[in-house]
Amino acid sequence: MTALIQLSGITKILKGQEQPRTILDGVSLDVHAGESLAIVGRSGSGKSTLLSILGLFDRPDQGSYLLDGTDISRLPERRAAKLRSSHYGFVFQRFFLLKHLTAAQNVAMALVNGQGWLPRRQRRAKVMAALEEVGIAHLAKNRPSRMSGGEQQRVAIARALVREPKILLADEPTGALDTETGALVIDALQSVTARGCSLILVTHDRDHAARMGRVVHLEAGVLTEQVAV
Ligand SMILES: Nc1ncnc2c1ncn2[C@@H]1O[C@H](COP(=O)(O)OP(=O)(O)OP(=O)(O)O)[C@@H](O)[C@H]1O
Repeated sequence: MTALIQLSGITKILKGQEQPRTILDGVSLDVHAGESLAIVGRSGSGKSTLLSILGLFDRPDQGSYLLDGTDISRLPERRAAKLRSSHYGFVFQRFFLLKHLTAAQNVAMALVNGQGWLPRRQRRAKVMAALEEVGIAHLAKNRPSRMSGGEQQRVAIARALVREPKILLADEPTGALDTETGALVIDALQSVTARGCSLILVTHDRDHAARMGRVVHLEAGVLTEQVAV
């Protein structure tokens, strides 16, 4: 089966300095639909840069990026933005929730911004299904200030899921949480693979990484290892 994502020879060079610096050096990686993958590596090894390229926030200088067999490595920004909103979900270390809105309203914002107009009842059903999926439907009417960090991060995951992405990219989503709360957030992230969504997690936490189907290591921009766990 063709992989959903096929990166081949991805190279990113940082210019504008005296010496151009290679941040990603010929990274090749396949990710299948419904697969979970952790990217680990030291600080500065290029993890976030790779995630930015995967999420179409940045473009490689060399190499190709195929999505479902189509080369998207050099898409103009307008088309990249469209694809980002239809195919990708993002979760970051910070939750970026709007404080004056409830959990349900925060999740609904992603629908208002991304999918045009949806009848109210349909919108509500999608929002509740997403909150349910991450185990916090009972907090739908709560504002972020009344929630723990782990609950807020799960609202952020529900907000990413409500558009039914094919790929969920998570950059240190447990970085601001204690171990126990972080494990709950990893559970919520893992659950997306059951519906065929691929999960790509950047983490410093070896235990969280080991819970993914596959772990890849970046070292100074080179993908050094792929270990089945
Ligand atoms: N816009 C930029 N300007 C200068 N240096 C940059 C820029 N973007 C990335 N870098 C450098 O590229 C290297 C890789 O950065 P990147 O953020 O991808 O690493 P990382 O593995 O995600 O690190 P961390 O774990 O600390 O988040 C680092 O040395 C970083 O300082």
